[in-house]
Amino acid sequence: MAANGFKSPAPVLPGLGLHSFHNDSPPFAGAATSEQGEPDHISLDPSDQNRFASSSHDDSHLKPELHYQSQHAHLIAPFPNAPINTAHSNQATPTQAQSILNPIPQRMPTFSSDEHLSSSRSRRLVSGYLFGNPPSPVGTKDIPADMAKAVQALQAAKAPAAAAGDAARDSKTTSPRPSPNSEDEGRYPLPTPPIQDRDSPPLSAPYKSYSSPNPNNALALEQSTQALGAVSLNDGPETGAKLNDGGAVMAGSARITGTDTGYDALEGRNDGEADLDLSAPQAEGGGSGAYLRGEAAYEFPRHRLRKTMRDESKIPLVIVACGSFSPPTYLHLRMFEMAKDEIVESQTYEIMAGYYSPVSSYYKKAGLAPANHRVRMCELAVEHTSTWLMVDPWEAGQSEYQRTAVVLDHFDDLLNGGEDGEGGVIMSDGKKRRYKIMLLAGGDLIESFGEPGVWSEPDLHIILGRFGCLIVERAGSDVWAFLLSHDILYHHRRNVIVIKQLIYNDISSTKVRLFVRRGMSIKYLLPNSVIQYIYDNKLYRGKIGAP
Ligand SMILES: Nc1ncnc2c1ncn2[C@@H]1O[C@H](COP(=O)(O)OP(=O)(O)OP(=O)(O)O)[C@@H](O)[C@H]1O
Ligand SMILES: O=C(O)c1ccc[n+]([C@@H]2O[C@H](COP(=O)([O-])O)[C@@H](O)[C@H]2O)c1
Repeated sequence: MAANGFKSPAPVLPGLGLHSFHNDSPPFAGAATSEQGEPDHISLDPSDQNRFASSSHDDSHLKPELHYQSQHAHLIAPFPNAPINTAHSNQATPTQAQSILNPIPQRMPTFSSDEHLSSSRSRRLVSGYLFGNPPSPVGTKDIPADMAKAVQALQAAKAPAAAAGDAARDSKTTSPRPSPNSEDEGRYPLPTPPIQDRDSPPLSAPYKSYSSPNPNNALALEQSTQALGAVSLNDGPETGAKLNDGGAVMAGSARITGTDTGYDALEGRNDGEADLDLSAPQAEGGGSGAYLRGEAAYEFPRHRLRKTMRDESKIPLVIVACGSFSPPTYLHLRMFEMAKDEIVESQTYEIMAGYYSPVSSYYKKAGLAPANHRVRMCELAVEHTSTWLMVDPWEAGQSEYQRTAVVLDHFDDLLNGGEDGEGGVIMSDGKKRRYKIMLLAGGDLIESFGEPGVWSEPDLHIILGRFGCLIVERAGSDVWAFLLSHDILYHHRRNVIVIKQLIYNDISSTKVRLFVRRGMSIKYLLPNSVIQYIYDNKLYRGKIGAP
């Protein structure tokens, strides 16, 4: 078995060399395939971790007798002390390793190799934006009949208001989308009718009162939203309770409801969501709330995971963002969209899904709301606004802190594992191909790689070598300089993609928490559904640093 446990060592891509220093391309652009792979025999085993405690990055310290082993995450003995988050301080508790109780040999399905794919693709991954990038690769071709009906009802309900409005605007908003042809297929969402007046009339008005002077239309609208599992604005306290359920009723949960906090137009907490996407597939079953309360078994969210590829010449990619998300903001949502643009432009990968993995409550960080709230807020943020993002509650539900390398390994098990896992992507010839998994992180998180005692070196080799990293530039951190200076990052530079923020967004969860505490508006910094949840659950009101 190869050093990474599953597959042959990551390939050297012909001709890549230091190409990215040429021309005007910033360094480290490249297909995300590690040039050298991780050093041989890296392991999550605690004894191995100790071996790598050395702060030297010299590869000669990476002893060949150590083995990286895939593991069932649930078989990992939790390590005794949760690390203190030291990303922002130097008082680190060294990351501790976990025991591998059972390596899982030979349980992985056979995958066809992705290696040859990389070499034939554009490697201009950095600053390679085409303005007016193609829409989401997630197709909307197969809209269920009830959903299509609901969209029609929504349009019908809005028609009178639209008719009374600006005719020019109407004609613009109803103009047909480019009709799909064979070439466009998959590039343009198909028959999702445009939702008129998405952002107007003012969101602060109760929906019924402006959207439909005709009560029949209002009724149709209510029925349609209920058919979708969404709940109308005026549903009252019962649905408010659902919203606060911590995810127990994920599929039928309300985004925006009347709640016991009442409606306050000035604060605008009950406003609608501007970016409502009626075609977003919803999870079925109990949702994460029951799991996090210990009342239901863990279920890996798969409702937006693509199982087959549109273009099998690409590499199937799943993007995972680990972090606090206390609370999730529009920046955290934008990170995924920025990554998507970069990936689409690169033409190397096909995005199969994106996941948030909120850290558990054992991560000792100031201002960390309890895990169930952070998971639920992430769910609310994506539930009706995204067709490809999901929230995995596994990490949040663990009884001990889980290192990021372990979390990524968990995703690998569930996506590529052969037992409870998906077993990879099913190709048209019946073969399976591994999902590539990459960590999505901001520049600040990556810079914490260099802080002594925060990350273990073997883990960094696993994260950067076996998986890979999408790094979103962050104002105030010089990602390029850091990539040059950090030995392990440099070693795996072919597996690192840096994403330039073309519109700088520096929304900070810390500041959002402070705004809440000071009674200031947080509107337009995070989705309304999340704002509502924060107020309903009285989060971030305690003393500074408290949840
Ligand atoms: N402004 C930003 N630009 C780029 N990446 C960011 C930005 N803010 C957060 N991130 C990234 O989002 C991920 C999750 O962030 P996380 O919630 O853990 O921290 P945070 O947003 O900095 O919150 P806090 O203010 O509570 O420290 C991390 O990878 C982080 O680097
Ligand atoms: O795996 C590690 O050793 C490790 C060390 C430091 C931080 N992390 C992860 O990085 C994320 C940090 O988030 P934050 O809010 O501290 O920026 C969070 O998901 C942590 O679990 C992980």
